[in-house]
Amino acid sequence: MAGLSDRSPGLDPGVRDAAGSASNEAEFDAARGVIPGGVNSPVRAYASVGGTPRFVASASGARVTDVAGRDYVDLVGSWGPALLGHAHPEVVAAVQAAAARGLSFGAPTHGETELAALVLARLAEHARPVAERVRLVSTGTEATMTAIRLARAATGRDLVVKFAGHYHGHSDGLLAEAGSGLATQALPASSGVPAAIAAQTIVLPYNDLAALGAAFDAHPGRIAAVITEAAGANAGVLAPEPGFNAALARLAGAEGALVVLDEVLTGFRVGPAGWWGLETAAGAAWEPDLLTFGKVIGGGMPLAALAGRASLMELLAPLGPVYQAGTLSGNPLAVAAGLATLRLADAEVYRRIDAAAGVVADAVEETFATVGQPVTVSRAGSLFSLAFRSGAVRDYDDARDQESWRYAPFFASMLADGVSLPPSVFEAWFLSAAHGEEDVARVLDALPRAARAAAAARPADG
Ligand SMILES: Cc1ncc(COP(=O)(O)O)c(C=O)c1O
Ligand SMILES: NCC(=O)CCC(=O)O
Repeated sequence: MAGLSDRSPGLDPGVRDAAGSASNEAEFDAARGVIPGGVNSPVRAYASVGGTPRFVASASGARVTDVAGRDYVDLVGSWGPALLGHAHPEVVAAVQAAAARGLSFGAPTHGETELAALVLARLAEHARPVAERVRLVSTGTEATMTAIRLARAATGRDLVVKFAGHYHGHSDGLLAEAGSGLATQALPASSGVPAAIAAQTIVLPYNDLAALGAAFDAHPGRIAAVITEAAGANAGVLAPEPGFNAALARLAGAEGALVVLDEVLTGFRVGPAGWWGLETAAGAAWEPDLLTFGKVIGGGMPLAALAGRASLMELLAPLGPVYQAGTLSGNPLAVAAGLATLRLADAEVYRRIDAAAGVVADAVEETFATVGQPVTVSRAGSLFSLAFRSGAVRDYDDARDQESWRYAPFFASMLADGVSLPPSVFEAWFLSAAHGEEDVARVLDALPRAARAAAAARPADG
């Protein structure tokens, strides 16, 4: 804790170690004294990979620089938002200009209308006009929580179906068998959720239409919504099997339940109209009732959204009886970052990301094949992740049925060679439009040593 109290906010020189150097270890020690686990979101804590989280001093393009002055090719991308890379000059300029006009007003602004219209236009242009109204919130958690409340109000039903290994944020009803940090820490659910609330959530295996049909049979007229990640990416990447989303929508529709398509992670990342846009472009005819967005839509600032047809969305207050609110909802800086990001996210951006992701994902496969270590690289558009097992990963049971302890030495070796991977085998890797040849080359150069470290690992190492 030494050195914390004598620092002036805004001119923060960081925490120094005993030798007077800036260090991640000294920062982590200081943070753990004042913040639970030293982090403000558990996935940052390196819980399953060990070692000390890198405290970021700055980031630009494809690189992050830690407080010790080391730079890394970043494949975390702020867990998704950094579509254009970090600190894109036009996004930063838009935020600076917005900041100069005021940080928050608690009153409507023109930018909010522009962003909502842009979201609707993207869906209409690159897929179909599936939504007519958008509400802006601050986090993906709020977006999915509100979508569920809306679905319950619209249907007059209470039960919600979610899939094991899918993560929709940390609202009470959606934490059962959730992916992301709960998968990393092997938690079946969160403590502190009342049993009565947990009982309203039916958790099913992903990609299993028979299980979904059985749930509708077992609870006739009682299921308000089926919430699904557009493509699963929180237990590693779990792509929906071809036709799964369409069949899910058909089943739900026939039973009078709504489909909440969670595109918080995939939206504006795997393509200009998200995963649903990709399926639609490939000929699928199904439509979600509500869509949720986050991450890229805020361009690195706290912003998320839900969208749907007017008749549903206008059940929200002030027009309707479903309450949802937020002091910082539609914050002008976040809206400026989101607008700038989406306007810059043209076909070339997606082409670059798809290409870079393809090169890295192929290289991971080839490197492990060379080393003789069985792995599966699961892909969904430009998203991919690695699993230490052979055979496809189609649901949460498959994702957990792997030698996950091989990931820690793999991760550590990549980090030592200047590549920052997601600190959990259950997270997707994120490329950006800023990942150029040199960045990709560093990743490819680091892979063989890391793959050998993974192959040489023993269960106790992980
Ligand atoms: C699919 C999905 N939904 C919802 C969330 C929650 O978003 P947030 O962390 O902004 O609350 C996340 C990620 O965190 C996510 O990946
Ligand atoms: N894929 C999981 C996340 O993006 C979670 C980020 C966080 O909770 O900090």
